[in-house]
Amino acid sequence: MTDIRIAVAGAGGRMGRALVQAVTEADGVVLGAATERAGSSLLGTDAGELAGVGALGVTLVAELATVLDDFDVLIDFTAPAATLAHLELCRGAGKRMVIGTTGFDEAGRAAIAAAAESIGIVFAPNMSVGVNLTFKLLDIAARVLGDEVDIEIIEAHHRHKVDAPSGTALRMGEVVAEALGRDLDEVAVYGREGHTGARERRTIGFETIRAGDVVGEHSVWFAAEGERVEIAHKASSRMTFASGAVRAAGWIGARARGQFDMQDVLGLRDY
Ligand SMILES: NC(=O)C1=CN([C@@H]2O[C@H](COP(=O)(O)OP(=O)(O)OC[C@H]3O[C@@H](n4cnc5c(N)ncnc54)[C@H](OP(=O)(O)O)[C@@H]3O)[C@@H](O)[C@H]2O)C=CC1
Ligand SMILES: O=C(O)C1=N[C@H](C(=O)O)C[C@H](O)C1
Repeated sequence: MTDIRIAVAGAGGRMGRALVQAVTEADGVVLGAATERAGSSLLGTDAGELAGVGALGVTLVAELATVLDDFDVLIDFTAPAATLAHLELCRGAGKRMVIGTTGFDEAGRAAIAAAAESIGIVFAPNMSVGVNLTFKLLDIAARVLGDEVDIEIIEAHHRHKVDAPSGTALRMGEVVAEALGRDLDEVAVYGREGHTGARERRTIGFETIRAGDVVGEHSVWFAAEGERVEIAHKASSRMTFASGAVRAAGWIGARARGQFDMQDVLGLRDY
């Protein structure tokens, strides 16, 4: 079987470099192309050298359009506007995508869903096995503990992160809201300040910490009178996200169209 050719968008970024490394460490995939933002000082650099894995003979280019013949699946961990521009190019060229970017608005999410009618897309706010298992544990905890507990979602990330709450925290909120038959848009409370009044049971609270070099930590509290369950995940290396994304790229390589997430890739959907 021939190797799946991967393109990494934003290959000079924190995740981009980890993704290039993960591609070199995985079987059945090879780096075909790498991009960076137009005007970046990194353009022309070898993607492997940038990632610290030695030269790969793939240099960073500014325009994905110029390397469309060099890859089968694009892995994109950049920013919403960049990902949506890449989405249009991939849709036009029939290229599959793995999207890890977070912070999309409703229109952005709708654009991804529409493109998935033509191409295969894995779109997930967190590609780690541990977090995707955590989603399952949260579903169980919410169903068991029900309306007897207060639910709070606390997340911490490095000081460079630009969106809040994290995509993972929001997905955790969706999981528990869905398990409890609540609409997250109606019950979410994003931070508190001043005279807030007593807490309403049905609300789901989000607290955000941005500090230092924290890779990514999420903790969900189910707090009752007399006891509290905490379900937590801590990432200590970006390679956990990167290797998950490369696994997703191999998986989507066999699917022509449709939108999927890591629950599908990991076979967790029906657990
Ligand atoms: N799903 C998951 O498992 C995970 C998701 N993420 C998400 O991934 C995204 C990126 O995170 P992170 O790597 O920390 O961020 P970085 O800012 O380090 O990386 C993003 C990179 O994309 C580049 N970029 C911006 N626009 C373009 C463009 N048009 N073409 C090509 N490259 C472009 C940026 O360049 P420049 O800096 O010059 O603008 C930067 O190098 C975030 O949304 C984050 O939340 C992160 C970790 C895990
Ligand atoms: O920006 C990050 O770093 C991360 N972003 C993702 C998110 O928003 O959930 C996933 C991970 O926690 C790291």
